[in-house]
Amino acid sequence: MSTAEPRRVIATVCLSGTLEDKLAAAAAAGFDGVEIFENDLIASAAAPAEIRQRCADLGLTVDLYQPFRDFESVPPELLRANLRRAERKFDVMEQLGADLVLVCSTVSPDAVDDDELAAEQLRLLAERAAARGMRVAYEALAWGRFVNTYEHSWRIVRRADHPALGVCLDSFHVLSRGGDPALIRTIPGEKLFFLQLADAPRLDMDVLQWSRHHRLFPGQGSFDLQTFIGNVLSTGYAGPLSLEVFNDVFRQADPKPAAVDAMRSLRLLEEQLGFPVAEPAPRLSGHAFVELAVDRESGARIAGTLAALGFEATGEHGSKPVRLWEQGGARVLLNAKSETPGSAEIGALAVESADPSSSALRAEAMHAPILPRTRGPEEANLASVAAPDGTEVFFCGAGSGSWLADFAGAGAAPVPGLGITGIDHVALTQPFDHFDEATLFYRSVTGLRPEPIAEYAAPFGMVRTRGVADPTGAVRLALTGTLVRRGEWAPAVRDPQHIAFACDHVLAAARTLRERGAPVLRIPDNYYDDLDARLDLGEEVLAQLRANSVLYDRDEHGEYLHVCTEMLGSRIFFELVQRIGGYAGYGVPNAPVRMAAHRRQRLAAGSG
Ligand SMILES: O=C(O)c1ccc(O)c(O)c1
Ligand SMILES: [Mg+2]
Repeated sequence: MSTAEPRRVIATVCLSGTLEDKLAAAAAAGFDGVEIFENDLIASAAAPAEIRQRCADLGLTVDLYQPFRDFESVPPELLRANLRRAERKFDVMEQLGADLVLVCSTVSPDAVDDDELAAEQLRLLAERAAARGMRVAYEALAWGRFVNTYEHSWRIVRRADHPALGVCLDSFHVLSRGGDPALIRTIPGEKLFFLQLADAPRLDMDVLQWSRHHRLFPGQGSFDLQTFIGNVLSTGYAGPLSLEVFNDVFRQADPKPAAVDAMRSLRLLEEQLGFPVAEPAPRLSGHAFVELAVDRESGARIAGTLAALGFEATGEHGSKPVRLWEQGGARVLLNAKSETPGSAEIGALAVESADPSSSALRAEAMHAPILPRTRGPEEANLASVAAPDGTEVFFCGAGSGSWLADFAGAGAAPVPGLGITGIDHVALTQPFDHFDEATLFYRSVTGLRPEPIAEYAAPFGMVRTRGVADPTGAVRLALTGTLVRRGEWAPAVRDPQHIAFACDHVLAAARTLRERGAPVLRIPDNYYDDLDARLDLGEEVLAQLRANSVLYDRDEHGEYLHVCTEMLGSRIFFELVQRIGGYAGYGVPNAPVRMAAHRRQRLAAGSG
């Protein structure tokens, strides 16, 4: 497709803070311009001319002033007032250096259902704008009183027939109503004055509420924006790609990273549209290792549990207090760098890439924060980036040969252990503000594909889990987060992370663990009684699961057996999982039972 880079614009309504905060964040993330939302300007103490200067200093253009509401289809006395209001806004735009105003379709009770009148009045407005060197973009709000489809807004613009009047297309208003974007091709490109982009999750709710609270940046929701924009570009539209996302979370999030998240979404979208952005993400073939940051206390407990799980300590890092534990293809690094008693969390995860340096270049092109390397002179040169939750993500060569050399004594044949063959997935709890950002991060930076979201009621709140995985399932991350921001009620086990090891025979492994006195998480009888009622697994199987605290799930592909350890430090536990016949999930239906069990374990240990 086209190779000229599109202009990248963001509406100030996407970001949190004052207008000044928003402009600074947009510029820092590399945007070319902004849509200034009227309320942001009104609340600012800076005169429009000062805002214009501020934007110029930051390298931003003011591409749109918006919105001008409830203008058209009104009785004559209201028209007079509306034209007067428009002239005052044109004054503001003149000072701002903006030459395009967005007029959204009326929701006014005073308006009448009359296309002829709407066209006539919008033509008057366009004449006034043109006299001042300005233009008007008419946008059909999905909840507009009479005009709520883009086809209708285009009919009115065509009827008004003025060169200073065109259409503003907003992907949300079109796709939320299930509109057919193919008809966009019938609009001449020069009559498309502006393009606003937003994604959204599929929600069955009032479209205004959906739009004002739940819009997402492209790639974070489920709209087919690629087809939508493809239609727009095929008209010859050469204006900016502008993000307009009303979202409760982004509105209260730090605007700097939120703007970077927005930019990343645009880069991924450009790539999907065929613009040159970055090398494609190299194929990922597995988890190389997971590094846990521990202190002496949690480190001892975790090391003991790894030993009980059949892991062997196979190496010691040359220059850091890091020990390597291995079994099959599973590798865990214990880094004793924490100074908080009992603290244990995932500090880093490493994936095997077919081309680690291309992975790093792509990460950089996708605006991932590249982390400084803290290696000694002889040590492996691994590229790493920071995920939105702070986890360090490394790209290693397949086979992991290079970094293993950093560990003295590494390469010793692991003991047969418990049939653990590798890391099945890493489960990361996402801070509330970063859930959608995290999905997009892994998708754009590493090429992992988002899986459907599962939402469920858990002991400490409504929770959602979304996997991101490579097409073969060799690399899987399970991202979990809450649906509403956490309150003060904060049991110690509320944000656990875990490593799930793939195991050939979970029931046998669980039995051995019990014999070894390993800290297996006790699952209550009520769970097994319910399992029996729901799935009729047979007495023998059920008894085995129950006796060994093994959890069970099935989907249309197969079955899943999993067993968890107790919490081994502030946030960490391990899980052994067995996928039978292509089971594709993460045992999500069992998560609330597991969370309650961890809470009981913590209370019994006197640590809530
Ligand atoms: O929700 C609104 O009112 C609103 C305003 C301006 C827009 O461009 C839009 O898409 C929605
Ligand atoms: Mg809009």
